[in-house]
Amino acid sequence: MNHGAGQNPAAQQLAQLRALDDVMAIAEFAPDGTLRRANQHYLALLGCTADVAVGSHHSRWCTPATAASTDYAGLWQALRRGQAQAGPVERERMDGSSCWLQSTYAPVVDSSGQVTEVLEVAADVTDRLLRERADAAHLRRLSLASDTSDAAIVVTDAQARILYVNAGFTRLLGWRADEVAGQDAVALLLSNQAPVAIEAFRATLRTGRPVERERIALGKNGQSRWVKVISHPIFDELDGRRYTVSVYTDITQAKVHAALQHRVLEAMARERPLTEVLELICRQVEHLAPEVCASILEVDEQGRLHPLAAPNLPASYSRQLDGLPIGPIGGSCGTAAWRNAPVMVDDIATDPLWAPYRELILPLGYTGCWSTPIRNSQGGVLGTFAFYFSQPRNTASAAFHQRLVDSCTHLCALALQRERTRQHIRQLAFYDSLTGLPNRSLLHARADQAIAAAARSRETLAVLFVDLDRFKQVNDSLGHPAGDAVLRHAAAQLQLELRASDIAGRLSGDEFVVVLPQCDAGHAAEIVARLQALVATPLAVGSSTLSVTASVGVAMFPEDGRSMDALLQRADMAMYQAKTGGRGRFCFFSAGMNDVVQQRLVLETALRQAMGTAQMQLHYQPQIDMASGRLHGVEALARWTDPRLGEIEPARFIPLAEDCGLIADLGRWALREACRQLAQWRSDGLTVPSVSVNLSPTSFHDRELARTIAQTLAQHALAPQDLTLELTESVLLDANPSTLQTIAEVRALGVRMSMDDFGTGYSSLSYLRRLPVDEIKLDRSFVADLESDGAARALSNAILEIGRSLKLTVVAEGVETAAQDSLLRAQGYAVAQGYLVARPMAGDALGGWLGRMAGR
Ligand SMILES: Nc1nc2c(ncn2[C@@H]2O[C@H](COP(=O)(O)O[C@H]3[C@@H](O)[C@H](n4cnc5c(=O)[nH]c(N)nc54)O[C@@H]3COP(=O)(O)O)[C@@H](O)[C@H]2O)c(=O)[nH]1
Repeated sequence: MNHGAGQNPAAQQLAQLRALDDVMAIAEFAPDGTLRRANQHYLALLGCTADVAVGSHHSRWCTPATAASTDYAGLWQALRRGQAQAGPVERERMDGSSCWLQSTYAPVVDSSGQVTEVLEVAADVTDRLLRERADAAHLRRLSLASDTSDAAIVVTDAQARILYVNAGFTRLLGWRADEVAGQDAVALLLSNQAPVAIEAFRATLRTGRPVERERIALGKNGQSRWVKVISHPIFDELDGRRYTVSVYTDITQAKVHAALQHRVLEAMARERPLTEVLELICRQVEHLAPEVCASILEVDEQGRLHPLAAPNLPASYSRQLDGLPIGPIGGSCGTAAWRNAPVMVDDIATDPLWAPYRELILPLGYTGCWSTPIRNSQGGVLGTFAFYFSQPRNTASAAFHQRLVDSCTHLCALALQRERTRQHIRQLAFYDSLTGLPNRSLLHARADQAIAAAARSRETLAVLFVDLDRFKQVNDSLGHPAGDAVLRHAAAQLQLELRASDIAGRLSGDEFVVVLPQCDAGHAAEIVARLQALVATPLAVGSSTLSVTASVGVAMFPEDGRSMDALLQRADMAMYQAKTGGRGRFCFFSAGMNDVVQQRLVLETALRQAMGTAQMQLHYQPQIDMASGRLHGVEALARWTDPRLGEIEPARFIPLAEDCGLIADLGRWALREACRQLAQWRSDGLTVPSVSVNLSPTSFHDRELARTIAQTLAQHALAPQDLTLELTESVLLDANPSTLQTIAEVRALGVRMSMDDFGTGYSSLSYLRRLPVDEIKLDRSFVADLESDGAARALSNAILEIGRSLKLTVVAEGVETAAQDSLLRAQGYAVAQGYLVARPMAGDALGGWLGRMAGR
């Protein structure tokens, strides 16, 4: 307050005191504490009047406890010694209520140094003090609450100096509050941030807006945590200063999940290649934990390691790991895979597990390596996930690293299992499950590529169509497991001879295809011969040893066709041609084959349709007892009349039925039909002693044959000796072990056996010992030459003698002329069959023929 410039100092002082008196509460006490005077403010503060107050002792306005305290006594003693006192004091008003005064006690000293009075200047601070207390209590509660929070709370001043941290801060980052108080928060916690980012953060705070960001915060022991930091700039109106309250939330786990799982799963969902997915895992991990270098290895079924991803390890190092075996001393990864347990090596230089490999890794600066097995759902080891460390591993980061490892191994397992499932599906879709060779689809795709390449480079290429001979017989007689073994053997043998660029595949059944790029006809012929020799290598199947031959057809690019379809079709034709010429042969495609194959295809289709229809019939050719002229029996001979193709000779359709797998059906049909006809004749009153049915060797592969025959005979009330089965000696060349067994079972029924075409085979005599028959039939080629060829006569005579000595019926076939008939009779033949007697005839014609014969 200015009372004018012209006043003297005393007047000025008086004016100031008046002014003070106007606004302050002032009281004058005697040195003993008795109130001498008090202004209105003072009296109002204490709620009393001057007449009551003056003369009262100062302690009257103190709480009893204060008045009785030694501090209070000490106050007055100090004042009496001339020492001023100041501070907040609690006083009691006249009405008993409490108030707080900010009091200054000033002793007044006279010239002799004696305290003559004590002045008290007081201000009522009750409201402020109560507010401050409430604020303190509030802060205490806030502090309690903030300490229980998991989040770290940091309060910094405008210079980023740390003023407050809660207990959550210590838990998250390791420092106690007293260790960080006053420190620069940015330097302490975010030293890994770029200066630009820090400046941008500060600039935003200066605008008064909160800043939210995700960062790696570095802890006391160097451990890093991913944190979400929300910083609020605060302006305190009381002290006019700016503060920043930052809340750090630990999002490491969430970050790991988000960063790894989200991105990796997304990559998988987008069908990214395996290595790309695994590299992504490595990179994400290295981003989250820059102190590690990640590596993923696969363990194959032979227990060998193969690098899959290690984007920050030198490729030369990864290459050296390729193919290393897992084992008890296999570095971190090989050992982890071997043990199926994590292996943590902190000092590669000294750890014995690394003895064989440490020279590979130490020069790269890595000193430690953690490796964890990647397991499939059954617990088997698919691979390993490893962290390499170039600095001593920080134990404080162990938990974080472990979380990363857990997430990564889980994701790696998903990716690897997915890849294996994918490979399995691909294998199923494109590879033959039995032989492992490419199937038709893959074969075509690869062959198309090879043909396109051959066309570009103007080179020749060979397509081989490989068909196993008599494979069906192996399957029928030895069973499917044996057939499978033969196919696997053939597939494996085929591959032995092939170059990397050659393509081998299985089309179906016993059909294989080989494509030979950069191969001319001469070279193809050499390879085919070698392949055939390899396929024919003997194979032990159970107690048998099989040697399966292969017939091969060859078509050449470009002259035989320019597409795989065309080349394959022509190689197929050539293969049929090879088969026609005998088994185990090979043939190159030639233009003329097309027609032959087309005709064969037409015939095969027609035959399949004819089976079981009236197109197929049996005719019967009589055999007569030469002495009596009576009927000895009849031979059933199949006849096929196609509505379009007309009559087709058995010499054409029987081998075809053999080739296309219909011969066994035909045999069963002929058996049933011949027995039915015999029973029919007998019920018609005809005397037909027996019927002979031709059976191919293949029919004897049927282990049910004896049962079928027995049922058929029973069905028509026929005796076993009413039936004769005609076999050719080729039945003895049949490697099938069940053939002789079936023949024995049929013979055991009492069914008679006849050896057809006797004398034409080279082992005629020896097989009679092995194959007991009841009858032999002199081949008609001998009969045809009887009149002109002395050797034929000698042979027919010898055969008759063999028959006699073995007590076999000997039937002369193909007797066409009376001269032949006479010669045979002269030699002593008992039974004749031939056009001279009768041509084969329909079943219902036999009655008429028999009648005519009887009338002669
Ligand atoms: N597995 C089966 N084979 C069968 C069946 N039906 C016939 N065949 C075999 O086919 C070959 C040819 O038979 P086919 O054309 O019927 O010829 C037979 C007779 O017609 C013929 N024959 C009879 N007498 C004479 C004659 O005086 N001269 C002459 N040129 N040919 C004559 O011989 C054939 C009978 O021969 P075979 O069987 O050896 O007794 C033939 O090999 C048949 O076996 C069948 O159902 N299943």
